[in-house]
Amino acid sequence: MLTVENANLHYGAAQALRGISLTAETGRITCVLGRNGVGKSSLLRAITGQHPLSSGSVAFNGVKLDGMAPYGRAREGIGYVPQGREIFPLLTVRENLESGYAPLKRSERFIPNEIFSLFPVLHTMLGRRGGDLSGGQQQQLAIGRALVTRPKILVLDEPTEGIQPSIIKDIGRAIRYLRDSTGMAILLVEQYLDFCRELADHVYIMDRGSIVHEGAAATLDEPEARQHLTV
Ligand SMILES: Nc1ncnc2c1ncn2[C@@H]1O[C@H](COP(=O)(O)OP(=O)(O)OP(=O)(O)O)[C@@H](O)[C@H]1O
Repeated sequence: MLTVENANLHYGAAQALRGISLTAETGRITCVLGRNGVGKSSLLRAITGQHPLSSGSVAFNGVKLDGMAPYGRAREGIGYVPQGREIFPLLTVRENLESGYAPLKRSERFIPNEIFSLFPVLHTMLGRRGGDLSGGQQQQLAIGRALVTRPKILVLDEPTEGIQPSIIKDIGRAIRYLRDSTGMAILLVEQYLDFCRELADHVYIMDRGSIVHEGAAATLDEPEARQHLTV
């Protein structure tokens, strides 16, 4: 289980996270909803070690992650799919997937077949450059690269952003499969309410750096959620 406790994060004098506490449990999909600029990416950067917290703490399965570098967190089992995918455009699909080897022991340095079962297009495009893929295919590649690291929790930053509906469905199916078959914890941040409602077990809503609502996805009040998502 991932636990964030009373997290505060600043960019200079500007405060992006204000006392955030949340948990993401094993075998469950936890979704953090919020509109642009409320601090969702900052939260994930704090969890993955891309940006330090000013105060508060992050722990995973009882291990405190504060002060640990991103690669150390990857070794602890945190897989990250960043906003905008951040794949390497000039490297092939295979090389992009292999870039996930860094935190692995030598014996684990192979691409699990499961990734190609989830996203067959990656197999057919192994020799193509990442930059030649469509946005949706790049998103699948970014998820595949995170899965290469054998994560215990998959952390996704707006996986539906700018992606066509058919691929959004494939990504939703893949996330559900990962929860059900591997018991992985999934934490995703989103602005797309319907995707979140269909997929999530537990939902948090963020506004201006704070959690303003928390509850089971099944009991989410849609009008209230939409209110927080409109500017
Ligand atoms: N590197 C940075 N330096 C200064 N301010 C930043 C930086 N990154 C983000 N911010 C500010 O912090 C606040 C939260 O940004 P963040 O990217 O976490 O929000 P978000 O909810 O993920 O939004 P989006 O969906 O647009 O990514 C915003 O006001 C943003 O302008």
